[in-house]
Amino acid sequence: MAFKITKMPLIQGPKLSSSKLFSYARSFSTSEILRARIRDTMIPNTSIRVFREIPALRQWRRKQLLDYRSVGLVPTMGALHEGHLSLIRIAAKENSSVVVSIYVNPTQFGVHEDLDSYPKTWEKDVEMLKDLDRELAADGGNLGKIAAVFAPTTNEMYPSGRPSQEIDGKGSFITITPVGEVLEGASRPTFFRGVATVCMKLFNIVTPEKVYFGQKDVQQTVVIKKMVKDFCLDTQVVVGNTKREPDGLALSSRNVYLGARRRNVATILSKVLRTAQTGYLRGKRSREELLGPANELAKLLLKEQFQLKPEERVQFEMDYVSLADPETMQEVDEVDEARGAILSGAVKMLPVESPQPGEDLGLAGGPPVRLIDNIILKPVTK
Ligand SMILES: Nc1ncnc2c1ncn2[C@@H]1O[C@H](COP(=O)(O)OP(=O)(O)OP(=O)(O)O)[C@@H](O)[C@H]1O
Ligand SMILES: CC(C)(CO)[C@@H](O)C(=O)[O-]
Ligand code: BAL
Repeated sequence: MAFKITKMPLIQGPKLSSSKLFSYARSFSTSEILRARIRDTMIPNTSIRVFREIPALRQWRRKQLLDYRSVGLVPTMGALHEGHLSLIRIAAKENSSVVVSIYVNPTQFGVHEDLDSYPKTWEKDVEMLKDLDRELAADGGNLGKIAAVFAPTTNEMYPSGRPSQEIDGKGSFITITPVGEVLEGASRPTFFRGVATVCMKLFNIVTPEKVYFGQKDVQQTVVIKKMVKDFCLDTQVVVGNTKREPDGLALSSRNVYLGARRRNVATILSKVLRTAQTGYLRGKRSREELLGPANELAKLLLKEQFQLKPEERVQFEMDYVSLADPETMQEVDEVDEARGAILSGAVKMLPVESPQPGEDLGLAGGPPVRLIDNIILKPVTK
């Protein structure tokens, strides 16, 4: 069902002239306005509230606290998929109420990144949340476990104005270094500054007992844990496993940019990482023993593509394949069995050559797509 949030005149009160307010007052009775406000801030046929503004969310949150109801927050940028839903399922088990935030945060996108084309699927997202709330209720919970969606505007999130996305842009930022400077942070220098800043805001607004993040973005989980520890935030960070397609590709909102040809070979990264993982499971511990065969496989897969015709092949660039310490994300030469390690990587899938008439190129005409993935090498218990 199509669902639009229409702001009621009353909510916009301060921006209205007194003559306009007077004419609105004549055309709506108070009870009509209140009923409409309630209706317009709920997802239809559910008890899921939609908050666009911080004061209303805070008011609701205070009520939860007074009722001894715990709140779990699942931050997202929308374009929901099973990965997001899996985090909401965990949050629903561990809290009285779940808040899902949907906000495409501009400050974590680099100047030349895909902020403008980032997939926005609000109506589908709402349907998915509605279905999941019903599923959770059928599983023995109660309807309304997914209590609220927080979908703020940028004015609401950045009350002093949106800071620049430039590397040396000024503004009120949270930076977590050095962990946010390596790997994803090296390729996307303003990324973790934007993520940490928006998450600090979300945590301050929602004050959740627990927050939920996916392992797919493993470095993000490390940055957020460090932020929570170093800023003494009163919340617990929970990390949910990576959800994958049957062929191993990690689910990601950006997969819709791939199109059919690139989707068929998008499993390169998970294959490369699994090669290194196999080495670890067989007792290998040195960087060379683990990453050597993984990098060889990456070269072989690229060569295979080059042997195909331009209208069939896919070109990609491995950005990095990393073997890092799980707490600092600094590269290691040897895995310390007591700590384990994180194998992670990023690959840039280049736009296809010689697109064929009618070929499915993916969203936004199939731009370059950067995919990330990782595997945790668990500590060895003796
Ligand atoms: N495949 C997945 N499995 C588990 N969690 C996931 C998965 N994909 C994303 N998440 C988590 O969902 C949360 C919201 O992520 P986000 O909205 O950016 O989606 P995304 O699929 O990661 O998008 P993008 O394509 O921009 O990376 C993050 O904590 C992220 O780690
Ligand atoms: C955590 C997050 C919602 C912050 O914008 C984003 O980085 C994401 O979706 O992973
Ligand atoms: N899931 C990470 C969000 C981003 O890449 O911007």
